[in-house]
Amino acid sequence: MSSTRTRLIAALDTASYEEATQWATQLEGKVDAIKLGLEFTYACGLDAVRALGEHQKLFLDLKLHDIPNTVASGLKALAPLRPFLTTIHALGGPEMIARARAALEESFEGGPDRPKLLAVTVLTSMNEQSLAEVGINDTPLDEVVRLGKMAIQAGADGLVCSAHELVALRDALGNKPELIVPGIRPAGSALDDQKRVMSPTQAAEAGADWIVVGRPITRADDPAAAAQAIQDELQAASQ
Ligand SMILES: O=C(O)c1cc(=O)[nH]c(=O)n1[C@@H]1O[C@H](COP(=O)(O)O)[C@@H](O)[C@H]1O
Repeated sequence: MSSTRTRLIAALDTASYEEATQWATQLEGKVDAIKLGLEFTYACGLDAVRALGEHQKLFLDLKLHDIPNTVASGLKALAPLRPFLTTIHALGGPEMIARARAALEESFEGGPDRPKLLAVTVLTSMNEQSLAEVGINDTPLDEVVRLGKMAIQAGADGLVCSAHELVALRDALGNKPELIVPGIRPAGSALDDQKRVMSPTQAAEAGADWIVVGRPITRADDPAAAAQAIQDELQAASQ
């Protein structure tokens, strides 16, 4: 059992501002934060991101991956949106991660509102076979731990990983890094394109700080009830 409660982020993946606003309203008080990603940001623009982020804690998930200077400049440009979490890809390497962290520190003048920098390790849509297809002949577990150690050492505040790697990451890195876990499927939900999945209860018991849930909430007939059911699971797992 975990001692602190795992919190719930709803991924509002849609190209429609109206739909995202409707979900955000329905989910107010039911989720601990919302996540806006590539689909919403590219389709609706940064003003729409800012507008939704005014009402709820915002995880801005744009998974930056480019040369260090471009990633650092991109993060500075995003700083006025004031997300509390934001993502880059660990595979960009230590220099990119260090420059990303420095850019955020600079934008927020070292203050407490600085967004936490999360390094995405191995996407939860990948398994050992898909890693081999991109030339990484390692298990997802070993690759996540290797990338995770490098990213935290380079300046990331936390990691995005699947629930399968949580215990190994805690062993390797202790309790300080924030571990954010997508690839969450309540019992009976469709896997969609996710490959390394676990239930909310399993992720909470393995020590996730935050879980990210999209389609199991947004495609439910009643998104608020689906979110509440997940919160009930998380609450039970923390007792
Ligand atoms: O960075 C992420 O949030 C992320 C990383 C990852 O490895 N896997 C992953 O699914 N995500 C995001 O988490 C959300 C999962 O959505 P569902 O599969 O619909 O629950 C999506 O918005 C993905 O972009």
